[in-house]
Parts: sequence; structure tokens; C-alpha cells
Amino acid sequence: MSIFDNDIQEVLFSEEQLKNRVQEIARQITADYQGKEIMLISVLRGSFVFMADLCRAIDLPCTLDFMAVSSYGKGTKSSGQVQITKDLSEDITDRHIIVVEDILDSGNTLSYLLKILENRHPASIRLCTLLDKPERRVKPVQVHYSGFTIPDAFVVGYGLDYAEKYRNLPYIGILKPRVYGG
Ligand SMILES: O=P(O)(O)OC[C@H]1O[C@H](OP(=O)(O)OP(=O)(O)O)[C@H](O)[C@@H]1O
Ligand code: HPA
Ligand SMILES: [Mg+2]
Repeated sequence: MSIFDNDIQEVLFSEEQLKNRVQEIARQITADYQGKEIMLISVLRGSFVFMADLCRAIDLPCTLDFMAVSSYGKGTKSSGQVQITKDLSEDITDRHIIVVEDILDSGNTLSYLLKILENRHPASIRLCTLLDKPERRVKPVQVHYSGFTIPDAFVVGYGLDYAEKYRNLPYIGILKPRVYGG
């Protein structure tokens, strides 16, 4: 139960489902990078909850860094204008990078970000997204680890916001269109 339950049209993934899927992804990453040290890059703010759960389930030497990017503002559609509001603190040259995202939607954020990171010459770079909404894609993005494919609906919770709210909802649900006037 949450004070936000009334704003949610349908629960897509419960806390339990999220926990199980995050552990499966972490096991896969642990198997794929045996003998290597990895660097997880969390794309703030949406991915902070996923990152916190994922990194604790990965059994490898691992460093973490954070980058902040924003393109949605207070709306439910990508503005197409991606802004870096915080860059990484670490050098990624020759490192094995995994970019950790909450959602891949239009692809504007990740196609922009991956280009910037590739130019810094990491040893390797892969993308891990909890949610993938392929129906809305306008820019192609290659994903290596994907938690769930979702339909074309605006979702909130587990780090995902609408106008900065709902990030602390423990499950992921579809927001009722009346909340954003849709
Ligand atoms: O594929 P796209 O259409 O670009 O959408 C995905 C991006 O949009 C959201 O971030 P947002 O810009 O809302 O910032 P936030 O993480 O602070 O919520 C989300 O966290 C992803 O980073
Ligand atoms: O469906 C979504 N919900 C929240 N934030 C988002 N950013 C892109 N798509 C979404
Ligand atoms: Mg957002």
C-alpha cells in the first residue's frame, strides 16, 4: 500500500518481481565478466534505485560513478534535447563500462550518452536497462541487458518519476492519464 496507489492504473511489476529480475540480471553480468573489474555508470536520477539493488547483487570487483542527464522535464514525452547536468567524476579510458538505466524509451538519452562515452575510449561498453519501451523508439540503441519489455504507457515508481514525483514508489505501475492531463 502507498499513498500513490490511487494515481496508478495498473501495477506492472511488484517489489518481488523487480527483486527477482534484478538478481537474474546481476547473475548474468557476474558470469559474463568473470576475471574482470567493471565500472557501473548510473544515469541519474531515474536509475538510482535500480543501481542500488543491482550493484549489491553483482559479485565482481566493481567501481561506481554517476552522470546526470535530463530531457523530460515535467512532461511525459521526450523534449529531444538531452542535457548533461553532471558529468562523471572518473576517467573511463580502458575500463569495462556498464551503463545502468531505468528505462529506454525514445532512445534520445542513451544514443546521445553512448556516443559521448565511446569517445572516451573505454575497453568495452554495454548497456543495462531495467525497462525497454520499444514502440516509442526514434533513435536505435543496442541493449545488452534488459529487465522487462513494456507497452507504450507512461510508467512510474522504483526510481521513475512524473514531474519528479513517484520515484519512491516501491513497485512500477502505469500512471493514470488523468494525473498528467492525458
Ligand atoms: O529514451 P528516452 O526517451 O530518452 O527516455 C529515457 C530517459 O528519460 C528518463 O530520464 P529524464 O530525462 O526524465 O530524467 P530523470 O532520470 O531525472 O527522471 C529516464 O530516466 C531515462 O534516462
Ligand atoms: O514511461 C516513463 N516514465 C518515467 N520516465 C520516463 N522517461 C522516459 N519514459 C518514461
Ligand atoms: Mg524523468
